[in-house]
Formats: sequence, C-alpha cells, structure tokens
Amino acid sequence: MLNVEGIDLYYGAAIALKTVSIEARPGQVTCILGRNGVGKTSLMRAICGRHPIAAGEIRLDGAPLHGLRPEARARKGVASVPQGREIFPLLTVRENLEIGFAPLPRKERTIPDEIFEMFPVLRQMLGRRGGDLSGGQQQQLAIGRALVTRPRLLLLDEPTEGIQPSIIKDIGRAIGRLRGKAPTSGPTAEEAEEIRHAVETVRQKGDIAIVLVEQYFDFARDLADTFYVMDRGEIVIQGTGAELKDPAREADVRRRLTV
Ligand SMILES: Nc1ncnc2c1ncn2[C@@H]1O[C@H](COP(=O)(O)OP(=O)(O)OP(=O)(O)O)[C@@H](O)[C@H]1O
Repeated sequence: MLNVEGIDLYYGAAIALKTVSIEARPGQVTCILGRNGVGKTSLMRAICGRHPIAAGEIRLDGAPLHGLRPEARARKGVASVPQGREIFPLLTVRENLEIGFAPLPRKERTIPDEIFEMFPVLRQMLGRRGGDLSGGQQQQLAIGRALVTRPRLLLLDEPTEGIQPSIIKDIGRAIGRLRGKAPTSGPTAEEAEEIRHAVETVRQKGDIAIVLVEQYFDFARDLADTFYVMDRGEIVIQGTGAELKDPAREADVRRRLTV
C-alpha cells in the first residue's frame, strides 16, 4: 500500500504541491483527476523520486521512499509509465520490454510470461518496431515494460493522452478522403478501450496498487476504486469510485475539470 502524507513540492520558489495526502491500495485503481497544470504530474514525480519533496512522507508498505533515489525506489517496487509513454520507436517490442530490466538483478532479467498472457498482442509483435504499434498497443507495451520489474506500485500518467475524441477522428477521416489519401492513423476511441482493458487486467492481478492520473472524467469513472481531485496543488475533493457515479458528485467533480 502507498501512503503519501502531507507532501510539499517546489519548483524554485513556486509551490506545486501543498500538503498533499493520498493512499493507494493493492488491487485497486486510485485516480488523480484535475485540469492541466494543477500538480498531477508533480505528484507522480514526487512518488517515483524524479523531484524532491520539501515536506511530508511517502511510504510503500510502511517503508519510507522519500529520500531514496529513483533507481532505489524502482528496486523497492515503484514502476511508472510517464506521460507520452516513452516507447523507443526504432527498438523492437522485445527490446523495449528489456529496457525494464534496468533495476533488476541479472538472474531476474526475464520477461514474465504473465505479461504476454495479459497483453497477447505484445507476443505477436515481439519483433516489430515500437514505432509501428498503434497508440493503444504502445500503451500496453509501456505498461508491460513497467510490469517487467514486478512492481508493487504502478504509476500511470495520463494513458489516454493523444487519444482523439471520435469527432476529431471523423474530421480527420473526412479530410483524408477529400485529399484522396488513406485516413490518418491517429489513436482512436477503440484504443482508449484497449487501454482501459489493460488497466483492468493489471487490477485483476490483485497485488499491484495502481495510481492513474487522468483528465478525462468518463475514463476515470469507469476505472476508479477511489479518486482524488486536485486544484492548484491541493487535493480539493476525494471519495470512492461509487460516489463518482452519483450525479451530484459527478457535477461537482466535472466542474473542477473544466476551465
Ligand atoms: N520543471 C518545472 N519547473 C517549473 N515549474 C514547473 C515544472 N513542472 C511543472 N511546473 C509547474 O508546476 C505546476 C504543476 O504542474 P504539473 O505538470 O504537475 O501539473 P499537471 O496537473 O500534471 O498538468 P498536465 O496535465 O499539463 O501535466 C504548473 O504550474 C507547472 O507550470
């Protein structure tokens, strides 16, 4: 279980997180919601150790993480899929997965079969280049690579980023047709569905706490066991996934997500 207690984070003199506390349990999806620039990515950086905190504590299964370097946190079970996925387009799917070996001792440097059972498409595409995969497949690859480290905590920063609403896709198709070209191959709504399925699959494993940063309410609502809404560096609403299905609560949260 992850416990973040009263953390502050600064960029120079500017405060980006103010006494933020969250917890995330194994086998559950904990969603962090909020508009652009409210501090969601900063919270992920604080947890995985990419940026120091100025106050507070971060613990995984009771053991302190704050103060440890990112590599040491990775060895303790923290895995993150950063915004933008960071798939290497010219490396093969297998090579991309093997990047996940970095924090592992030599004898554990194998790709667990379980990853291919969870994401069969990765097995089919092992020899293909990362850049040849669709957006949804790349997200599965990024999650698969994170799972190579056998984490206890998985941080997912905006997995739907780059997924275009179907209306944009339709416009793209129409423009493509007008130009007499094949439709542009941007990420699609079906890929959002693939990503949702990938997160569900990890949840069902039951032993990994998943923290999911999202801007899209519908995606978060379908997956959240618990949620936190951030605004200007603070947690302003928190509750259970079931509460997100309550219309009054939903309106409350949606208000915080629109500019
Ligand atoms: N490296 C940095 N240096 C200075 N300020 C930063 C840095 N990174 C983020 N910030 C600022 O900190 C605040 C929080 O940013 P953060 O990226 O955590 O927000 P976010 O909610 O993740 O937004 P997004 O969805 O756009 O990633 C913003 O005001 C942002 O401009």
